[in-house]
Amino acid sequence: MNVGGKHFRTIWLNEDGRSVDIIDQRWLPHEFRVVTLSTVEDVAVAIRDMWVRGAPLIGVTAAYGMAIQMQADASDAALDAAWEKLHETRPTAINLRWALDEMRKLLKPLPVSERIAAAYKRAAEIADEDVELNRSIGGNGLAIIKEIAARKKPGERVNILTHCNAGWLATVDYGTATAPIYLAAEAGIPIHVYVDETRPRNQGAQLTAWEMAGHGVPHTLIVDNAGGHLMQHGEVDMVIVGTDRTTANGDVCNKIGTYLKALAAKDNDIPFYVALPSPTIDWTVSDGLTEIPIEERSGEEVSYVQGKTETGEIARVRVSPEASPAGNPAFDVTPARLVTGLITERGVAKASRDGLAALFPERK
Ligand SMILES: CSC[C@H]1O[C@H](OP(=O)(O)O)[C@H](O)[C@@H]1O
Repeated sequence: MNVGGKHFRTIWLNEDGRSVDIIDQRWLPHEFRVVTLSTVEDVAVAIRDMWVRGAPLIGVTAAYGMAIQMQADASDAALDAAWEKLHETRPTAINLRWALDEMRKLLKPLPVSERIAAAYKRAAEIADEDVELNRSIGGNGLAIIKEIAARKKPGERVNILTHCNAGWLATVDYGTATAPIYLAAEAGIPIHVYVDETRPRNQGAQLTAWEMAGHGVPHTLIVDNAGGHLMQHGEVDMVIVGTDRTTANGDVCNKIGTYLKALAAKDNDIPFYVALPSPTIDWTVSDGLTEIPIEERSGEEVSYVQGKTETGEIARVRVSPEASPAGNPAFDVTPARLVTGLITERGVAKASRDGLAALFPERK
């Protein structure tokens, strides 16, 4: 996406043909920092500590991590060790395991001498595929926004609520939940986006709001707990979010708080859509509530907030008593019954095994 007139992806291969540069998202919206990842350890830290985050981007970054490891040591043992090191960084987004499996499936049968070139080629393909998948998701989601716009008075804005960041910063480019939003804005459809701040790491306040502002999309930042109230008062026409893992039955795992938005949307008869590329579907699990591992992150992410002081420094400040432990489940599961539709690259599926199988018959 364009940042200050220059086009950026969230990750790119360096001129040395070995290391990758990423946007270190921990410092947005206050500072735009690019860092270089040169070892598989660098990549593991960047994923675990959320320098990069977002299911598709985590997968692409891990794929490059495998390529970087092949550069250092392309043996079977090193390949397996890199798979393990990267897989243990974050447990919930299925794209991580999907990308690592893609790389190992490709590399293991190859002679060691061919693994480096093949790894970088496949990692680049996965990155490019992500962009194309998101473009398609955008087109399929745009049709939904157009339908809603057609039911409004001329010039009336379509009010969309989104949670967390499923934007271009969560992918290589375009985003998933934001792809239809960007296409609608480019098509001149009057839209407005309510951006959930998304505690505790504020991906909405710090990333989605930055994306919307950067692309001139009218938006309003709101606290996580305001969404239900706005829905009750007719202020929201649709909800669209991303996902870190969606089951074969259509259960959706996404950032903590998504389930509560889905409940409020159901109670107010507001369509609740989930945008996802097919690598985010875990065909091996059916029941999201019992089968998807929910990442528990440090309580310090709840007890502290990071921001920019009035004198321009970026600082972390404690918001709760030292004596108060904090729990921090990073995701929750929205049952398929609360999901209006799954916006994939192949079209919009009903949130069910049959619905997904209709779009992905090869998975029946
Ligand atoms: C397009 S996937 C985005 C997805 O990932 C985010 O989680 P995190 O920021 O912890 O990686 C959030 O669940 C988003 O919906």
